[in-house]
Amino acid sequence: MTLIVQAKQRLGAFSLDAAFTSEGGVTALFGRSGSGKTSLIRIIAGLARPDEGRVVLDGERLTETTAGIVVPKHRRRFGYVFQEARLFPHLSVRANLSYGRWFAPKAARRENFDHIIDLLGIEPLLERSPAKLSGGEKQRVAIGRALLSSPRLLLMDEPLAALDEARKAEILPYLERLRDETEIPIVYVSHAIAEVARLANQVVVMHDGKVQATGPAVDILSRPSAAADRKEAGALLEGTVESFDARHRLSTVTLKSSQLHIPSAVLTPGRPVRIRIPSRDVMLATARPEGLSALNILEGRIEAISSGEDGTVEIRIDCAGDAILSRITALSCERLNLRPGKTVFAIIKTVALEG
Ligand SMILES: Nc1ncnc2c1ncn2[C@@H]1O[C@H](COP(=O)(O)OP(=O)(O)OP(=O)(O)O)[C@@H](O)[C@H]1O
Repeated sequence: MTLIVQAKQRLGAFSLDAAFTSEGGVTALFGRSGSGKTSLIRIIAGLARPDEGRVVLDGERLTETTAGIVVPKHRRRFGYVFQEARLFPHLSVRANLSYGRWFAPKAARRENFDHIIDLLGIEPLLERSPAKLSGGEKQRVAIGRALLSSPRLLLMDEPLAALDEARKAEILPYLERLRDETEIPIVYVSHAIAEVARLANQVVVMHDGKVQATGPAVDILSRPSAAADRKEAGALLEGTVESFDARHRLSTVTLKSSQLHIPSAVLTPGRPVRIRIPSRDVMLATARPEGLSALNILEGRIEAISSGEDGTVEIRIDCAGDAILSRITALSCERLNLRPGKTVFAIIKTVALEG
């Protein structure tokens, strides 16, 4: 699967000028509010016509302004999931799902009803009316309805934004299954770094209508500039579960070569995981500290130091192949005489397991 998107569009005082290519998996359009994510996904969907641009899926031109082509939304065979589930209130869950299926051309009805119901865990909800579902359940049904139309591409615009943390946590594993167990490419709009860190294969960072950076999630999200909010900046790393200590409910995860101990639910050894370490939760020491409660202390070499405007510096440390980011005050940086090439010990206060 290859999706090519190029779009220029003037919307009042705002101007969108963005392009990216996706080779499948989950591509996240990530950026702060007003950066142009929704405008871009509307062009991909065929809901808006760019002043200039193209949307090409596997060689098929769905939008090509120079040739006057704009295939309408209903003929693109894309699935859509929005912030609000938008279910039909007068129909049962089952009927809402069947409606999705009705849109799939017979020859393309490859999505098996039972498989999707099982994938999203919505079997117990089938006879209920949407009014009797929680926000998270509604959203799962909306995803099911989109999948049953056998879409060639699934467009999701902030699908979790209206949900509280508990409901988000309930849905995220289903979205992961969707990514891992179906072949359907997904374009996923979000401004939440934790969500993107957990789901995305590729990230397109939008800023003021333009693509600021694009590439594999692990590379892009580890850049200090990736976080819309500096407080959220951090390193995203990939590793494998080595072992699980049931007594302390602690997993040992091996990164490229370093190991981290992370509080977690039961995890099977061998399972690939993503880990996010916020840079504000990493302290630095010039000698190995003793008698600290922190479980994770990694030795590394300073690669780069970049100054912020708020009296802090962001320090990138290479810990045997794994890049960790630390944000400390400019004063501490000066006092410790930190500079590229110097050996330091990164004391990691918190580590988030992103599944
Ligand atoms: N039809 C329009 N006319 C004028 N301005 C528009 C129009 N549509 C969008 N805009 C402006 O374009 C900018 C980008 O909006 P867009 O909704 O694409 O951003 P976003 O990144 O999706 O933001 P959010 O996360 O808040 O939805 C905003 O400043 C918005 O006010």
